Amino acid sequence: MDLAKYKIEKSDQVFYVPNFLTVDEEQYLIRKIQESPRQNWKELANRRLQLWGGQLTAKNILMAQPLPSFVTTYPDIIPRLQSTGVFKSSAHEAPNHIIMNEYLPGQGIMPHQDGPAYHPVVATVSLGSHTVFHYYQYKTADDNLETSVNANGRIIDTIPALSVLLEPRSVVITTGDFYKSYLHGIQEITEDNFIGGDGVSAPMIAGLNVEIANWKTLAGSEAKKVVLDGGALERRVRYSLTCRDVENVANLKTLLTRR
Ligand SMILES: O=C(O)CCC(=O)C(=O)O
Ligand SMILES: [Fe+2]
Repeated sequence: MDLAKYKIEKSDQVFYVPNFLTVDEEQYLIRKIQESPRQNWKELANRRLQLWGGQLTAKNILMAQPLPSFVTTYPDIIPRLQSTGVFKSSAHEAPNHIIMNEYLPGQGIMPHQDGPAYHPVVATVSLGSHTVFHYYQYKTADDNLETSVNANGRIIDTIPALSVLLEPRSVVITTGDFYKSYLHGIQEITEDNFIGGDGVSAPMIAGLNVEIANWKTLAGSEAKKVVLDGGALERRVRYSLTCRDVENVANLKTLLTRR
């Protein structure tokens, strides 16, 4: 797959691939997720998730488990991601770990960074619903912008640096500084409102006054029309597969010397 043509305008470190999965593949995956036993879910305060590929220790070592066949074989998400080349320089040259998040309408994820356990590339597959994914930057106090403070006391610019619409079946790939220096998050809202463009200028997110950076490469799902013309898009249940390569994997030696 030639990723260059999926580069988002305004960033050479974020790639948006519409229709990364087919409708049949999406439905199959959603069925597998919905059929999974209750004990596979980890309940958080405002969403739930599953870990595929194993758990991470406190020291960020992966206690590796095989990834399920519904990401390695059908659909062959892992080989497909490998073929993009973005994991070429990572330890295992492919993702070995997936966090599968479930978001009900109104659920989201606070701006955060994914941290040092992973090779600094993340591929995020969306199933079931669109969402709007924002990248944010840290600011210094004297920048005199509208800011908020995150959990570790650092100041965040509340106006996103880049915002992308993630359609169902798409993948967004985040690399470079957008992984290493920026934060990312999803607002906790039940619908997204857009101000249409005129076909030349980008459609905007109502209220935030930021552009949908990938408006030109949307797949043409129902979401595209609403974004381009302006209007509201209700969020449905969304599952996301956050695919990354954990550099340190437990082996016999790390297990024997672990305290
Ligand atoms: O669900 C998403 O699209 C983002 C998830 C995320 O940022 C994470 O799991 O670290
Ligand atoms: Fe994240």
